[in-house]
Amino acid sequence: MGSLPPPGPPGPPPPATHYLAHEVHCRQHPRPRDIEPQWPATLSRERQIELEPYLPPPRATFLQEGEPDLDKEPWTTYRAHLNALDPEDRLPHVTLTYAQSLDSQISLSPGIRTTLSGPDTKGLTHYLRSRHDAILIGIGTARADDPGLNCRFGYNSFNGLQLVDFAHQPKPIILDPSKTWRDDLNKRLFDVAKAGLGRGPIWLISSTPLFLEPKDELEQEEDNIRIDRCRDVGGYRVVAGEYSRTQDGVEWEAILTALAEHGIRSVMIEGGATVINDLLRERNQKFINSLIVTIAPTYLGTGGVVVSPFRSVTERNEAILEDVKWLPYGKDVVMAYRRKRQNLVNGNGSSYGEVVLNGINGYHDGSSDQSDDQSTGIALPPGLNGVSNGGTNGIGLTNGNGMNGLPNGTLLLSPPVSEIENTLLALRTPSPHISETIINPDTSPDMKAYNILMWARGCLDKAKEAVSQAFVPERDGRDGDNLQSTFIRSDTNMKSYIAISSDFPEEQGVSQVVAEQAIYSATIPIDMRLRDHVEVLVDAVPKAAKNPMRDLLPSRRRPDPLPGSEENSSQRLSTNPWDNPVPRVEPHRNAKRIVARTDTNPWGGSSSNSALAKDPRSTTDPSQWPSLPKATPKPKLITNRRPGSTATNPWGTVQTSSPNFKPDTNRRPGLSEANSQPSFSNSSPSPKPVKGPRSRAMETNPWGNDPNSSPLPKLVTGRRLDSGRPSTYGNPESTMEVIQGQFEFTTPSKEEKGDVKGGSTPGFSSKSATNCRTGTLSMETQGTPISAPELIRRQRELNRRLNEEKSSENAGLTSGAGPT
Ligand SMILES: NC(=O)c1ccc[n+]([C@@H]2O[C@H](COP(=O)([O-])OP(=O)(O)OC[C@H]3O[C@@H](n4cnc5c(N)ncnc54)[C@H](O)[C@@H]3O)[C@@H](O)[C@H]2O)c1
Ligand SMILES: Nc1nc(=O)c(N)c(NC[C@H](O)[C@H](O)[C@H](O)COP(=O)(O)O)[nH]1
Repeated sequence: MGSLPPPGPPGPPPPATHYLAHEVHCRQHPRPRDIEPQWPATLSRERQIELEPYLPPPRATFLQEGEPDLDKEPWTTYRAHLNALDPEDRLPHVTLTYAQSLDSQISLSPGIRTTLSGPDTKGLTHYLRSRHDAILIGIGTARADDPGLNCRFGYNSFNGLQLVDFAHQPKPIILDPSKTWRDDLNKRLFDVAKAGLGRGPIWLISSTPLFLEPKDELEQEEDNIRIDRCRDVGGYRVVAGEYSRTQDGVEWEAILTALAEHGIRSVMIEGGATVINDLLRERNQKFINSLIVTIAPTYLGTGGVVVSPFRSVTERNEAILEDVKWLPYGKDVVMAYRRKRQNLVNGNGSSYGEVVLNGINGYHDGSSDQSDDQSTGIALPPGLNGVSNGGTNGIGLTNGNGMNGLPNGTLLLSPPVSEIENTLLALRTPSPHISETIINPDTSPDMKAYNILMWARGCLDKAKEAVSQAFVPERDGRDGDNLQSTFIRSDTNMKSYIAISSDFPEEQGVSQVVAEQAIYSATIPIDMRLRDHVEVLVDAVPKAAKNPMRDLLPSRRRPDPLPGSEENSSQRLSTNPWDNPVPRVEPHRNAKRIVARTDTNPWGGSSSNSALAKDPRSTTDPSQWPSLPKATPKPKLITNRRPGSTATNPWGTVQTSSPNFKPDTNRRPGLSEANSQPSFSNSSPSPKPVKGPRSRAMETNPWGNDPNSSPLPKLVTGRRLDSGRPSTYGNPESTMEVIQGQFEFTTPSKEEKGDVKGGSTPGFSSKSATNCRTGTLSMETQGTPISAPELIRRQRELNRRLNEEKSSENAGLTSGAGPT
C-alpha cells in the first residue's frame, strides 16, 4: 500500500515522485491505450504574470460541448448582446502565435512537423492554450502535424503534474475553406477528444457554394461522415466567409464573427504559414490582438515554410510593431506584442500592455459607522446590498480616509454574489454553466460558495479589463505605468471586490460611462441571463458618479494597511488559469469518460468518492490517493530520433516526414490550389516536401535531444492568495483563507447576517441600510421564487425610496428613518 509523500517544498520534485504523481493521475483518469502519455508542461508564476498583459480576458463560460442551437435561447439573447457591443469587442480576442527560425521559417517543409521551440517555450505554448477558448490551425498543419491540439499544461496540485481539467481545454478549430480535410488522418485529435483529454474539433469551412455544396453523392457522403465524426466527440461544422483561392486568403471577419456567435471569446491561432501570412497582411492586421512569436536560434535554410506576409504597398513595411517585449526563454527568445485599441470613453489609444497587474493589498469594508468610515466616497444605494452585509456592493469609490489600504478614488466593483444566486433561483431556469452548481441541492455549502466566488472573479476580471481600458493612461504624456489594478477579496459574506486605481489624482475619477461599461462587460459575456441584474446595477450608479471623482475626493493618500495585514506579494491576484472561473464542463457524452465526473468538484476529483466531493481540499490529501505500483514508469522513448536521444523534446518526435502526408493524392480532384504551400513568400522558392536531404537537415538540428536536460516540469508551489483575517462585518468568527485554490470557509448564520450595523454611505442612515438589507435578506432566505422583473422592480422601488430619504436628509431633515 503505497501512498505519496505530502507536497514538498518549492523546487523540482525528485524524479520518482514525478512519475508516481503522474501515475496517480493516469490511474484516476484511465485512457485508451492508443493515447501517448501526456507529459505536463509548466511555466513559472513569474512568467505567467509577465504574459498577463498579452492574454485575453478569462475563459468564456459560454463555451459548450456539442453544437449549440443558435436559434434558441440562451444563444439568441447572447447574440443580441454581442451585436450591441462595440464592434471591436464583438469579435474574439485573437492571439497569433508560432515558433520560427532566424530565417523566418516555421518548418523544413510544408508536410513536416519541425521542432523549433525549446523546453521553456513548450510551457509557454501550453499555458497560452489554457488561457484561450479555441486553437485554430490551417488544414496544411493538420495534415503535416497530426496534432493533439489539447492543452497539456500541468496543474499545480499533485506536485504540479496533473494536466489541466477539461474546462480549461481549448476547442480545436481546423480552418479548411476548400473542404480538403482528411479527418481520418487526424487520428490523434480524435483520440485525444475521445479520451476526454481535449475537446471535439470544429471543422470550419467556407460558405462559397463551390466548396459548400457537395458536387456528388460521394462527396455528400464524405461530408456527412466527417461531420458525424466530429459530432461523436462533441465537435461540429461551422460555415463562414467566402473563399476563392489561397492567395486571396479567407474572410477573417466573417470567420471570427461566426466563432463569437458560437461562444468563443478568444482564439489562439497557431499556423501554419498560409494562415499566418494571411492574418499578417495589412487588411487583416486589425483582427490580431496579441502576437507572441518564439524565435529559435537556428537557420532552417532555403526551401522551408516561410512566414512573410504579402506586401500590400510596395514601398512600405507591411507591419511595424511598437512596444514589443522581448523575453528570453532559455535559448529561445519570445517576442510579445499587444495591439493598442481605441479607448472606450474618449477615443484615446490606451495600451493594454501597460496595465500593471500589481495587486493592491488592502481591505475595503464600508460596512460600519462613521467612526470606522471606510468607503464614503460614492456608494450604491443600500438597496443593492442584498444579504451581503457590507456597505459597498455593486460599485463604489473609496476615499481612502479609513484603513482600507486602497488609494483614493479606487473604483470598487463588487457584484453582490448572493443576489446573483437569488436571481438565478428566481429565474428558476438553470443557467447552463453556473447555476447547476449553485442551485444543485447536493452541492456542499463550501463548494457552492466556492463556485460563486469563482464566478464573481470572472465578472471582476472582465470589469478590470474594461475599466483599465477606459482610464486615460496616456494623458499628459504618461505611459500608463501609473495604472494599478486588481484586488480581489472575498469573505464569509461572499463579497468580492476589484480595485482599479491610479497613482495620479487626476485619473482617479471615473465616469458613469466607465462604470456602466465595466459592469456591462463584466457580466454580459458571462451569462446573458443575468442581464436584468446588470440593469439593476447600472441604474444604481449614483448621478454624482457622472462627474470626475476628483472634485469629490479629499487629497490622495495611500492609507496605512489594516493592522495586522500582511502587505506582501502573497496577496496578489493569481494569474493561474485554474484560478479563473471557467465553468465546469463535461467532455462530450461520446468521449470515454476518462475525466472523472466533477459535479461539484473543480479539483477534478471523482464525485463518486463522497469524501472528495464534499471537501475539495481532500483531493490533494495524499492519503486519499490510491495505492501505487512499485514500478516507476519512465517516459516512453520516442522513436524516430537520433540514436542516444531521449524523449526530452517537448514537441515529441522530430518527424522527417509526416506519416500522413500525401502531398497530392489527398486533394480533391478539380481543386488545383497548392494547399500545402505558403503562398506569400515572394523571395523564397515554393517549399516542397523534402525528400533525400531531410535526414541531413535533422542532423544539423540544434535541438538535438539533450540527454541531460530533464523532462521534469518544475514544481510550482502553492501560494497564499489571502490570509485568514477576522471579518469586520459584525462577525468576528468569520474568516476565509484562500491558498492556491483551496479555501477554508465558515459562514455566519442567517441571523448574524441580518444583524449587521448600518452603512456609512453619506446621506443614508444606518437604520435605513440595515432595514434594507434585512428586507432583502428575508426575501432571499424565504426562498420564495421571485421573477427577475419582480426582483428588479422591488429593488428599484427600494432605491427610489432611499433616494427620497437621502434628498430629505440633505434638505436638513432628521436622519434615521429607514424605509418601512
Ligand atoms: N513552427 C510553428 O510554430 C508552426 C505552427 C504551425 C504550423 N507549422 C508548420 O507549417 C506547415 C504548414 O503550413 P501551411 O502553410 O502549409 O499550412 P496551413 O496550416 O497554413 O494551411 C494552409 C491551407 O489551409 C487552407 N487555408 C487555411 N487558412 C487559409 C487562409 N487564410 N488563406 C488561404 N488558405 C487557407 C488552404 O487550403 C491552405 O492550403 C507545417 O509544416 C507545420 O508543421 C509550424
Ligand atoms: N510553439 C511551437 N514550436 C515549435 O517548435 C513547433 N513546431 C510548433 N508547431 C505548432 C504546431 O505545429 C501546431 O500548433 C500543432 O499542430 C500543435 O500540435 P500538438 O497539439 O502539439 O500536437 N509550435
